[in-house]
Order: sequence, then structure tokens, then C-alpha cells
Amino acid sequence: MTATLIDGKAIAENLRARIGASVAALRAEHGDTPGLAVVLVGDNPASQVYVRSKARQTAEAGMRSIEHKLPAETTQEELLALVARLNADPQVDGILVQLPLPAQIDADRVIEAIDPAKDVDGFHPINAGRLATGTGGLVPCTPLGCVTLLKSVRPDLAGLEAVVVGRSNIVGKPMALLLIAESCTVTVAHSRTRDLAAVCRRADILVAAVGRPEMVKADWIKPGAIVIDVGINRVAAPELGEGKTRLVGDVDTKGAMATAGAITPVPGGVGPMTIACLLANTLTAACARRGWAAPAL
Ligand SMILES: Nc1nc(=O)c2c([nH]1)NC[C@@H]1CN(c3ccc(C(=O)N[C@@H](CCC(=O)O)C(=O)O)cc3)C=[N+]21
Ligand SMILES: [Mg+2]
Repeated sequence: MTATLIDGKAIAENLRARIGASVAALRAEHGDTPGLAVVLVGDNPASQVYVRSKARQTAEAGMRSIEHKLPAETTQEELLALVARLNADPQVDGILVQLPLPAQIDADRVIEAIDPAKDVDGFHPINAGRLATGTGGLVPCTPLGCVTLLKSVRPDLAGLEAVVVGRSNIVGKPMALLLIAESCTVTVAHSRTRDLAAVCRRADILVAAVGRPEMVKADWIKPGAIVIDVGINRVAAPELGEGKTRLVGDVDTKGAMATAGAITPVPGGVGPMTIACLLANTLTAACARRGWAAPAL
């Protein structure tokens, strides 16, 4: 058996095209277009790459992209003041403050300062609580994208045994809540889980979000399982030349291909869906804030 590769890049492109069409229709109807503000503090090279692709894809979908680049020594007060201005700006529908933030800044305080209606990352405690209680709100982009990828190979997830490896507020916890909402039986495993391999082997759906390169091995996977690899780890690749690197996930993809039913590649799996879902959340936030009918994506 060899697993189906879930083409996140293509599914993301398709979603972005549908968002673009909705944005154009809304502009024709209302004469205005959603705006996304992305705030980058400091000069982390990976963050610069991500912020650039977010801005480009926002513009390609016909939305306004507003970039704020602040120096690495920005104070907490300065960042909170910018967030307050963006909250008050009616042209800004979505606010994303790129993580990680420099050490002098308390990320939780910044997240809590964002207007929940503009919190397109879905990280504000109000949105986290809404997800936990199933009462609407903006949903974190990466887990939202993972559900779309799962449904691309298995439209009805009800009754399936799901194991989420990782318990972060950004991926693991919201992922578990979304799978509960899909009527899966959900286990959340983490670094302290005993016999992680045996727990993973129970999974019809295995979501790896731990940030450890290729930690999940072929023999941790139940035959036919759907494997979603959230990891994006840059590792040395001397085989490509001196000083070269490559991206790998949290799953040994090559090994897992022999056992899994379907698997997301890295790159080209979850990563592109994260950005597409950010654009979807920006459109959702704009419609809710402006009283526009939300398009079905
Ligand atoms: N407030 C906040 N919100 C985020 O959503 C957020 C963040 N901070 N900080 C960093 C992480 C990471 N993240 C990625 C988005 C897209 C790709 C992506 O498109 N990856 C491509 C390849 C990228 C490459 O080649 O480096 C892929 O997997 O195919 C990866 C990672 C969003 N994040
Ligand atoms: Mg990926």
C-alpha cells in the first residue's frame, strides 16, 4: 500500500480562488474590500518570509494588505498602542501579530489587546472560549486548514478515533476541539504521554504538531490512517551541499507512506492551508463587522 498524498498546495490555491471571487463580488455590491493588518516585530528571517507570503496572497485575493514592521527593540507599550490604533481603524478587518515576539514583550497581553472581532488568528481567549463552547467566533487557521485537508479525503469524520500529538494553544488544543465538533473520539498526547507509539497506533486520524523533526515513525501508524503533519522544521541537508537546509515535518513521511492511507507532505501540505484560512478568516471578520452576508466558501 502506498498512501495518497494530500495536496495542500492545490487545495489552498482552490480556496484562495474562491475567496478572491467572493471579495470581487462583495466589492461590486458594497464598493469596499476587506483589509488585513500584519504586524512584524524584529527581523526573524523565517517570520519575514511568512509575512511576505501572507501580504502577497492577501493582495492576490483582492484584499487590502497593511504591513507594520517594527524594530526588534519595540516596547510592549509601543506594540499595544499600535494594536489600539488598528482596533479603532474601520478599514482594518483583521489583525495578525506575527509570533514569536521578542522577549521583552508579553505575547498573551498583546493577543488579549486585539479586538476579538478582528482576531483572525483566533488566539484571543474570547475566540478560544467560543471554540470550546461551540458558539461561533474566529477559529485558528492551522487547525481549520487541517480539518479541510482531512475532509478532502474523508468527508464524514464522525466516529473516527483521532489522536492529536501536541497541546499548544495555537494547534493542539483547538485541533482537538474541532475534531470533537466533527464527532471524532479524541485523544490529546504530548511530551509526557506514556507509550506514545502505542497511543498513535490507535488513530484513524493522526495529527502531529510537536515541532520535532520526523519524530513520528512508520510503525506508529495504523494501516490506512489519515496522517496530518503540522510540523515545519528546517534541518541541515549536507547532501544538498555545504550549509544547505531543507524542510521536514514531524512525521517520517517516506516511512509513513507505506502504512498510512493518506498523508500531507511537508512542504506543500498544512503550511499553504494556514495562509488560505487566514484569508478566509479575514473575509469572515469583514462580513461580520460590516453586516455583509457571508459568502459560502
Ligand atoms: N500570529 C501568527 N499566526 C500564524 O499563523 C503564524 C505565526 N504567528 N507565526 C509563525 C507560524 C508559522 N506559519 C506558517 C504559515 C505558512 C507556512 C507555509 O506556507 N509553509 C510552506 C513552505 C514555507 C517555506 O518554504 O518555508 C509549506 O509548508 O509548504 C508555514 C508556516 C504561520 N504562523
Ligand atoms: Mg506543510
